[in-house]
Amino acid sequence: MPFFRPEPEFKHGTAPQTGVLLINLGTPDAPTAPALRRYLKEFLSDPRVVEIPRLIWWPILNGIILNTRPAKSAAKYASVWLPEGSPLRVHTERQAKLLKGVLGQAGHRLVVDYAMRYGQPSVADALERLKQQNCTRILLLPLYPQYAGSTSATALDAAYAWLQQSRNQPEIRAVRNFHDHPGYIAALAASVRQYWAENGQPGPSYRLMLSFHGVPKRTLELGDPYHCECLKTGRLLSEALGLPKERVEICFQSRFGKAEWLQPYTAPTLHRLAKEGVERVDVICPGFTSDCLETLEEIAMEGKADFLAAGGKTYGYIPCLNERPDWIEALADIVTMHLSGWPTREAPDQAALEQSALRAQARGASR
Ligand SMILES: C=CC1=C(C)c2cc3[nH]c(cc4nc(cc5[nH]c(cc1n2)c(C)c5CCC(=O)O)C(CCC(=O)O)=C4C)c(C)c3C=C
Ligand SMILES: [Fe+2]
Ligand SMILES: [Fe+2]
Repeated sequence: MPFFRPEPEFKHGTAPQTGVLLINLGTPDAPTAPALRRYLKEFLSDPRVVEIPRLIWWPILNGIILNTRPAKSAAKYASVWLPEGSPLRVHTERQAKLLKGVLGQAGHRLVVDYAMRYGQPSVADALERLKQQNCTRILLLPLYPQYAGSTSATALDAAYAWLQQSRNQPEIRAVRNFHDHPGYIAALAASVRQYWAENGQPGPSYRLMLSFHGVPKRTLELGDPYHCECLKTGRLLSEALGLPKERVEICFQSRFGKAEWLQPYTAPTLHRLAKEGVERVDVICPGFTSDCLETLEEIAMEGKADFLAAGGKTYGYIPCLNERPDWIEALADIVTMHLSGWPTREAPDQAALEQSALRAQARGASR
């Protein structure tokens, strides 16, 4: 028998609200080994993320990974940690605030909040807060431009798990992806042009590298659209910049484990380019909407050291979209696009009011 929580009713008689919930991956609470252990345990126990039978994966995760990785990862996190906390959480929180402002200026009265799939603030807590603010309609917006089972789907799973326990459910809509949204592509292109304006225009020996987070190759064979969506983002961005194919490298970073992941891998590609005599590489990570460990440490620091050590001359890291106003405008457009046609009830819901009155009568009668 499932357990349906007792929970407050929607407040009949006050205007129902529409909520927008931004959902990002999640991040440890502190750059320490115990915090990393908690975070990695939750993250890597998710069967959407590691698709290995539990009987095989459990001893590897608990016996090896959770004993060795937390300390190493904590040191990496410490190198990018901000005074306000983990970059991923800090940027996501700022995006939610800015988005609320932009939507408000456009005349939309929406409640905007954010949550993390792993760690805090949790998806369940955020949905509970939206419900307490009388949100009878909620738009779920995973902050991953390209859909993957291991990212967008698991973020939505967390919301649906909360709904499964909910006695009095709100209406739900979800954003599946926005890898080809014109505003998202335009913001990426503007960020590259801004980088070139500030750091020098590309010369003859130049590559723009688009580094996406990898996933196991098997997921592509099983039908996950992630790879195709990354390539489409790459094509649209190259076209927006007027860069021919030969000057763009699309690669996949952050491989985890021994299985084959999507290729080409970022680190060996940087090495190859340096050996081939390419003098300058600028790297952008279009699959990450906020800077985080994987961009700031793996790409901006490690990638740079590797490229220069292999003989490259100039290495640039182009920041993620973070709080760029053109990106927040694009997010607002994604939200309004997905709200369109959703019937609103500005006035108190008459049917709900009548139902409340009937319930009150019934309670009185049963006393
Ligand atoms: C943007 C898309 C992402 C995909 C796809 C993805 C898949 C994926 N990741 C792992 C394992 C790890 N990822 C880690 C960090 C991390 N991953 C993403 C995004 C995607 N992951 C982000 C934004 C971050 C950074 C979080 C932060 O706090 O800054 C980590 C943790 C760090 C470490 O110990 O290296 C792991 C582990 C797998 C297995 C996977 C599979 C499909
Ligand atoms: Fe990851
Ligand atoms: Fe990494």
